[in-house]
Amino acid sequence: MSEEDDLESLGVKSGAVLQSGKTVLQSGKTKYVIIKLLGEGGFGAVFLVQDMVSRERERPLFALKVEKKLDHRRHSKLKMEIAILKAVGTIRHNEQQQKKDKAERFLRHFTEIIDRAKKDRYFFLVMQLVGKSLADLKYERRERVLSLGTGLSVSHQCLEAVQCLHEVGYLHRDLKPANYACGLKDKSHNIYILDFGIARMYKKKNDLGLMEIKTPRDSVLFKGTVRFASLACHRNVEMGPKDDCESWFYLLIDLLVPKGLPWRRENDKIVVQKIKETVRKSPEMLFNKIKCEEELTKVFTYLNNLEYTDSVDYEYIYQLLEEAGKTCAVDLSAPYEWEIQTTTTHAPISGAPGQESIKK
Ligand SMILES: Nc1ncnc2c1ncn2[C@@H]1O[C@H](COP(=O)(O)OP(=O)(O)OP(=O)(O)O)[C@@H](O)[C@H]1O
Repeated sequence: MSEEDDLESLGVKSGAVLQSGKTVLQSGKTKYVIIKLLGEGGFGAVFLVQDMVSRERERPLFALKVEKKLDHRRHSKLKMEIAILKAVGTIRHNEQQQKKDKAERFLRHFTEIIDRAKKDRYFFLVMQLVGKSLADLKYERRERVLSLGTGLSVSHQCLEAVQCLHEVGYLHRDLKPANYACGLKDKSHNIYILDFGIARMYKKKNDLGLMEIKTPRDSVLFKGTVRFASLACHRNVEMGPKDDCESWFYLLIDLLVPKGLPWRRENDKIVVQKIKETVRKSPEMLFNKIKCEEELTKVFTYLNNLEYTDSVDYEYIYQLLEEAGKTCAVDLSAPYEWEIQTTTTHAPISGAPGQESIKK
C-alpha cells in the first residue's frame, strides 16, 4: 500500500478539508482544501492545498506536507523539517535590519512556514508553494541537462542554500536535484532547498554557550541517495559540512554535464563507491570535456581535501563558479531557461525518474 493510500484511510485525500492548529501569519484557525497530490516520499506526502478562510479575492495556494504518526518511528521527519524552517525563519527576521544580505539569502532559499497542526493520527505542515524541482526541469530538456549559464548559476544558489543550512547548525544529508525547486511567479529566479527529513544537527552549544561541532560517532548507517552520496557516507563514516558539499558537486555535474555522472546507471552501493573512488584519482572522468573543466577540477580537489571538522570556504567555491562562467562565456546573471519559457502556475507531480532516498 502506498503512503497516499494509507493517508486516504485517514481522510487525507483530494477534496478533503483539513483544519489547522494555530496560524502563523494570521490570527484564528484556517481550513485547507486538498486540491491534488504533488508528490509522495518515504514518510508522507505533499499536497497542493488552498486556504479556504482567507478573505483575499484569490485564495492563496500552499503545499501541505503530511506525516502519519507511527509508534515505532523514533524521529519524526516532519518535526526536523519544522525545526529547521523555524531556525532559518528566526535568522530571517533577526537579521533583517542589521544584515540585509544575510536575511535575503535565507529568504531566497527556504520556504516559509505558513501553518502546522498535530492531529490524532497525523501531523501536517503548510508551507509556501514552490515550482518544479531541478530534477524535473532538467528532465524536460532535450539533452537532459541545463544550459551552462543556467546550470552554473543555479548550482551557485544550491550551494548558498546549503551554506545557510550549515550556518544554523544542520547538515542536509540528501542533496540531489529532486530536493531543490524553483520559485513561482516573481520568485522563479529563486532556488529553494526542500526535504529536511534526514537532516542532522552537527553543531551544539558547549558549556560556554558557543556552538561547537559534535564529536563524530564511530560508525553510521548509510543515509541519503546512492547516486549523490559522499564517499564518507558510503564508508559509514560520520558526515560533516564537506559531505553535503561533495553531494552538491555531484548535483552540479548531474545538472551540467550531458553524459551525467559516470555511475548514473549503477544502483549497487559498492559499485558506485568504487567508481567514486576512481574518480577522485582521475577527476577528468567527471567532466566529459566541458569547457570549464579546470575550474571545476579545482572545486572538486578542494572539497576532497577537507575533513569532518573543517569549515568550508564557500566564497572560494563561488569565485571558481564565476571563473567557470567566464571560461564558458556565459552570463550567470541572465534569466533562467524556465523564466524565458511559459510560467508555471503551480507545482506539478514529479515526473523525472527519481533516485530513492534511504532514510531509515
Ligand atoms: N513547498 C513545496 N511546494 C511544491 N512542491 C513541493 C514542496 N515541498 C515538496 N514538494 C514536492 O513534493 C514531493 C515530495 O516532497 P519531499 O521530497 O519534501 O517529501 P518526502 O516525502 O520527504 O520525499 P522523499 O522521501 O522522496 O525525499 C516532491 O516532488 C517535491 O518537489
